[in-house]
Amino acid sequence: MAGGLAVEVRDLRKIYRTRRGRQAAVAGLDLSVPRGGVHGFLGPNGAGKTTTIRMLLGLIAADSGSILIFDHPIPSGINQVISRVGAIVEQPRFFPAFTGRKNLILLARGIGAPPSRVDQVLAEVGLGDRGRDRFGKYSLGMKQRLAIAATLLKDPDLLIFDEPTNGLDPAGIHEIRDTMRGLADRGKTVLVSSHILSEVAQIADTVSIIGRGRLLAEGTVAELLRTGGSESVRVGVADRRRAVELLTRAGYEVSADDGGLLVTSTEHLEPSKITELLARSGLYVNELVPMRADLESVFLELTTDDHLGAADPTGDRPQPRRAQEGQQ
Ligand SMILES: Nc1ncnc2c1ncn2[C@@H]1O[C@H](COP(=O)(O)OP(=O)(O)OP(=O)(O)O)[C@@H](O)[C@H]1O
Repeated sequence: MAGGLAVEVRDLRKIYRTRRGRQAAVAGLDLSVPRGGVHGFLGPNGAGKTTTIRMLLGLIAADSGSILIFDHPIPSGINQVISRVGAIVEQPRFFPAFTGRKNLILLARGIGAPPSRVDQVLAEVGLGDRGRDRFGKYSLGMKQRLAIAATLLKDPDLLIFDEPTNGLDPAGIHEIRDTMRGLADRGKTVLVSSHILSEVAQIADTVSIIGRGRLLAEGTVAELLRTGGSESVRVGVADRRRAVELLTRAGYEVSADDGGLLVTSTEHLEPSKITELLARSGLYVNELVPMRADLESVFLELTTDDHLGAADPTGDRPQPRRAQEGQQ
């Protein structure tokens, strides 16, 4: 993985003025996308992902803040980087009666890409043996992979995909994930937005979670899991009433859990301390299962209204949860 950042966004802001008033779509966003690898750009609907991506691509102007792509400022330096960036923001129009290959040949001609690239990009997205089928006969997943293939014609270093798995069935989602992972493994940087964490968590090297136009957390998936949420362990014991008493007195939060007890702590939880505590009072544990925080609950915890709080009238930005040490 090459060093440095592919995309660096600082204090980016965009307000839409509508008849119903002002809507802060992006409200002081920071974003750091490392070079190489898949970066998940995650947030609930309306968090500001599409607006941010449109600003990255120079399609709309920011109100303030800075954007660097491969160290070139956007939009002023966009001509220096545009050939290194491929994006799917809206569905490209392909002709249903033409084959996937023919569609790409027409497109390559239009953008001045060498026709020899067509077969290469079809192979890169796993459509090598389906290129001669009519586009109209493709599954949704194949159509989306053809759209990805189109972005690869110019052999860009950075791919930006806005919700590429939207509307796909599980098989289609799987295909797109494989395709994105494959691109990153070949050295590309893939920035992919989604409002469904699980759709990109498995393949993302790093993620940024945003809400209401601001960065809430960033880091690797493993780091976010470690820093997010509380830790808990499922405990099975014969005398549950006594166990609840002892554990609560020791400062744990305890709740009933399907015939056992769910013991939670906001601090690091050592299962052995729980067994020891109970054994000292003659209670022997017959089941002890550490419950891993799952990313979906970390995501939900971060993006609920409670965490986001009310809009800050001072315009000051709350500090995001930084899972990656040393990142500023
Ligand atoms: N052209 C527009 N005019 C007015 N408001 C807009 C416009 N585009 C987006 N918004 C508003 O800005 C906010 C951010 O929208 P945006 O589409 O960037 O979010 P998103 O994270 O991409 O969500 P989604 O996944 O639903 O597209 C939303 O409240 C949305 O209603």
